[in-house]
Amino acid sequence: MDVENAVLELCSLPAQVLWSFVCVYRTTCRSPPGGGSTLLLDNEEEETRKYAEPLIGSDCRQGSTSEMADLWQNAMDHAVALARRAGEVVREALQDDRKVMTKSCSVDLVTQTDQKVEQLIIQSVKEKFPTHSFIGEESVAAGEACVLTDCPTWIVDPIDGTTNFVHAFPFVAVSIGFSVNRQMEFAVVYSCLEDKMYTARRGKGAFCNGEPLQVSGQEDIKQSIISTEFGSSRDPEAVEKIFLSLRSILCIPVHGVRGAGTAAINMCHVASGCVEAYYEVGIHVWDVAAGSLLVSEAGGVLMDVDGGAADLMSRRIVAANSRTIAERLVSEIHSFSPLRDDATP
Ligand SMILES: O=P(O)(O)O[C@H]1[C@H](O)[C@@H](O)[C@H](O)[C@@H](O)[C@@H]1O
Ligand SMILES: [Mg+2]
Repeated sequence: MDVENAVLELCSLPAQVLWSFVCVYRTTCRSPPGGGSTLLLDNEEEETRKYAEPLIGSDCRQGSTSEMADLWQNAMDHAVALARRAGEVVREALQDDRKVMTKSCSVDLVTQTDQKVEQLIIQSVKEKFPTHSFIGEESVAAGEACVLTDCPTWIVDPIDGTTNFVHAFPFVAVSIGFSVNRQMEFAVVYSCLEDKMYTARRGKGAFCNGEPLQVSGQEDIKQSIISTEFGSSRDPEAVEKIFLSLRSILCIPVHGVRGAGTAAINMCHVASGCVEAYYEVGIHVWDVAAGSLLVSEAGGVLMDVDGGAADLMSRRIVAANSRTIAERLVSEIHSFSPLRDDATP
């Protein structure tokens, strides 16, 4: 049995026993086979210090059961380094012509860079964490299952904002969420063209380039900016609902409606406090997994567009600064239900 799964099953052991286990785990995972550093990306140690320090609480050396959570810090450090490397690939690709292909319809775009970045991330994670599972946008497009289990799972959108990338519209993100027991444990969203590294760790807050994030305190929707997207469905019924919602929300009236062209960055805007809420129907789990933790760790709330509990596989999301704004928004949304990400084929 691998180390992390063993730890998950040992939750009931006394803290001192667990702490010994954590020490062994850290030693093992920090030293690649042969003692070399082949599994570390360039600058990974530096990234580790820069982004891990604000995220590790001062109680992390006490050997309590909260130490369990810090087993994932190594994975998070790797995610940050990978997102930065992926961002370099994206920026380099913007210098060349981009060959555009389509997926579900003529406006659902993909490029070789999306595929290359996803390969880069998944291969590297497999080397370093061979027992972990994956849900990746381009792997699912290639026929892999989209199933979220209790296993440690990396949920990857190699380029969130592919249409922006194709047109060099300057909001493009690499989004990496990590879940354990179907609960988001850490999140990394790298806004490549702005060079903003958003990170969140469950229970430890959300950050942008190491600075803490806090959602807006605005509780009046009439004083708010709402963000959303039109998505890539051109199904007439879906388009009709999208416009009905937009009309109702504009006419509340709100201060404005925005959309960066990427769900991940829209959610970072909510976490940062410059937008009060974001909603969308038609997104996928890889678009919102990381963003959902960033919003909740910055003090925000997540909800379904009908007001129920958020479900990352449902392809519907409201992410807001507060329950008040979320519920007000829900009362104006004309919802619909795309096929779930985990629907059986
Ligand atoms: O750029 P991708 O990863 O395909 O994700 C976007 C999606 O394609 C659009 O339809 C949505 O409106 C965006 O919110 C997603 O971020
Ligand atoms: Mg996406």
